Amino acid sequence: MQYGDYQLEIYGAGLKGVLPRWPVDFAGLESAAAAALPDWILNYVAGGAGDERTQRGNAEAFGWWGIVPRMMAGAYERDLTTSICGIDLPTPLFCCPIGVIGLCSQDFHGDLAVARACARTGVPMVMSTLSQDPLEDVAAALGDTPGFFQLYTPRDRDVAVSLIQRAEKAGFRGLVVTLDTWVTGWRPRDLNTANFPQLRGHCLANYFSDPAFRSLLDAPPEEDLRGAVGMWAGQFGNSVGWDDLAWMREATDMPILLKGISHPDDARRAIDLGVDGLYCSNHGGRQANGGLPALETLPDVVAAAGDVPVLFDSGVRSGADVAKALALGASAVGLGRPYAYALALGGEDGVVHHLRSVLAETDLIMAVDGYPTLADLRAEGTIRRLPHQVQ
Ligand SMILES: Cc1cc2nc3c(=O)[nH]c(=O)nc-3n(C[C@H](O)[C@H](O)[C@H](O)COP(=O)(O)O)c2cc1C
Ligand SMILES: O=C(O)C(=O)c1ccccc1
Repeated sequence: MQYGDYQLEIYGAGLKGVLPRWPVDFAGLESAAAAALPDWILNYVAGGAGDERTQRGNAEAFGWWGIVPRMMAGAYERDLTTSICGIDLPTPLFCCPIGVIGLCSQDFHGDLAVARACARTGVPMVMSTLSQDPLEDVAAALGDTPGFFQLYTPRDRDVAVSLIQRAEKAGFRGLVVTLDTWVTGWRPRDLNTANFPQLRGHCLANYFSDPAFRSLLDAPPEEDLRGAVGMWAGQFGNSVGWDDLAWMREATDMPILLKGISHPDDARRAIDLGVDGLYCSNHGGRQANGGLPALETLPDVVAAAGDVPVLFDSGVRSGADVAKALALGASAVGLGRPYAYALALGGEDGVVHHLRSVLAETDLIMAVDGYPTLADLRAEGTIRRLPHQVQ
């Protein structure tokens, strides 16, 4: 698939006087979405930890690297397909788990809109535990496009196993266990407005539809929302340890990936314990301010991972960023806030437009820079660190 053809489609429509309905660049999407979203959702999505230095650093770090162009390299046709943990991925781009994505569409069913957009583009989706619609409905909307279920591991083991097994039964192909968010980071935008959407009962559909979770409640959520939210809050703050990997492995045949791995020693330990994939991320700078930009941690994690796949996110804003993360050894690269903004602006069609835009730019960079396949792009010597940052 030559994703770059989206460019021709846009110019072709221009000849008939039709302009793209939404911006193709991140800055345009971000400013338009800021005007479109209600403040309480915008603050939550756009905000990060502390003064957001780490969040900004995530994006800026892409300016510290440059891809080395190659000419006459047979890149007339490109192949962006890849495979991780035995799962064929149509694209190396995926949608990161976003717990409040449901709220970013006007009808509050954003999880389904994103799943449909992923189904239309072949972009894999990592669905959050925190969704407006139950995971079974999201899996159905994804169709044959690969989906991964991101687990926030509840304290109660039966609830955790129930969520995992529901995800497997529904057709999700892999389990992504997030490690960096068993406690919420210090987020001034949310604190100053005393707003946390889940505590208002949003995005808890997977819990409220879960028989094991419901069995913990004195009254069903439909009768006692406050009680059910309180139970959710009590279940949420569970810090997963290395020992937990054994029962997770017992609970499912899905490959297990760990999200939040940033240190090579953690990468090695995870692999020694039989984890199938790593996911290098600092949660978009939402959890701990003052940390390294995530891209800075990627090369060491990739080196420690050997043949084990490494997913990456945090700060990816364009196809050029996707190409750089791949060149630094990522197996697949996740979009976060940008697709939330596209959803806020244009619903399912807005997300399709955004995913096609990022894929087109990635594809065109592979064309111009002479890397016909992801293996070519991920080879040694395709990217260099710059002596100074390019703004
Ligand atoms: C509003 C919002 C909600 C998020 N919710 C989750 C979540 O439920 N589970 C998870 O593992 N990561 C969650 N993340 C983190 C993303 O998966 C990803 O790591 C991050 O968005 C990447 O940074 P970026 O958006 O700046 O590119 C969330 C991110 C945002 C912006
Ligand atoms: O907002 C987040 O980034 C997130 O993933 C989350 C979800 C629930 C509680 C705390 C953080």
